[in-house]
Amino acid sequence: MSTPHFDPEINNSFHGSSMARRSALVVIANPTAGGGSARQLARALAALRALGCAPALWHTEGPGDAIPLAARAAREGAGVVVAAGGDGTVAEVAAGLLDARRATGAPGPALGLLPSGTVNVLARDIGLPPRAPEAAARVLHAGHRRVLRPGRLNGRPFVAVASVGIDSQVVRRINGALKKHTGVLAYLWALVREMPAYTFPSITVEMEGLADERETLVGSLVVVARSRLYGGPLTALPGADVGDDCLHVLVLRRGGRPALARYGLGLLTGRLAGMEGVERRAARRVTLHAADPLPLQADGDLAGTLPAVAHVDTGDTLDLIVPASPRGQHPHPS
Ligand SMILES: Nc1ncnc2c1ncn2[C@@H]1O[C@H](COP(=O)(O)OP(=O)(O)OP(=O)(O)O)[C@@H](O)[C@H]1O
Repeated sequence: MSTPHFDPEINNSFHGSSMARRSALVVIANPTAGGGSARQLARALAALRALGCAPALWHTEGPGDAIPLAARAAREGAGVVVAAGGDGTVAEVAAGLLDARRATGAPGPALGLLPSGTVNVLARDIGLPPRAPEAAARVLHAGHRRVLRPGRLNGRPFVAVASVGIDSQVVRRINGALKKHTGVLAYLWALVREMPAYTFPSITVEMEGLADERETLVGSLVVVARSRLYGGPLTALPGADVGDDCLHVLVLRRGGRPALARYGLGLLTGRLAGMEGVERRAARRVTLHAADPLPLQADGDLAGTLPAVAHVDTGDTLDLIVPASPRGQHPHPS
């Protein structure tokens, strides 16, 4: 992949000399997100400069890089750290900000988004359209904020959706080159390829509810969500909010291709959570296990295998920069 070229004044690599404290705004960009969209990023940066911002730009060089980059930006006094990429990049930047917050005890920078990933669930949830770089820059400049509470899956922060079932199997099997060129169609193709051999193994989910009540359910697909959205613009958990202090759990009890087809239709029409055979719960803590070490996905990336524990730590609170009138909470001006 060719390295994108931007104004050298702001194109600072991780190892570059420019420090975050010189800039109120540090952009951490995953150059591979959404198949690589250097032009979108260049437009966003140009729009930010036109609005009077002087963003520093740091590129990731591989998976996981955004975590130490975000922590470094926080240590160096950045006011806003912007994740330029998809949900996986946002989750890494959030993880770095939370690490810095735990280390220093200070609230640290706000989290901003320049959505350029394949799916961008969190950005869509807060009303920020993907691939609209000028609009995203204006939102960053206006600086309205609201609470984001990432969940943790086996200790690792996630910002939108974690799950186990056919969808995590699809994430495991997806062809990276095809995803780069076709985006979400690569997920559909992987689903078509996985389906004939998929056995719908049973997944056990043990939940600790908000009043410490305990419940165990078994299903073929379990979604543990921060966001109301799933797979992009589709509403799986109406009413869920990324600032909630609980996990929203969806258990699809039935297995088999006909049931999956029904659930798929329910998801497309916004009725999934109320369907027969679908259980919805709010939980503080969730334990997932199965007979086999099934793959997990979190924010569209593989996140290890079962068994797993997911929880929300109320100390994991970030300020998220949002549009002036997002859905859900009313933002407060910075
Ligand atoms: N420079 C890089 N080279 C390769 N992979 C990277 C790089 N930087 C980050 N990554 C990894 O790329 C993965 C996918 O990124 P991201 O989720 O942002 O984009 P996406 O998959 O296109 O979008 P979405 O999650 O919204 O579908 C992340 O888990 C991240 O760890």
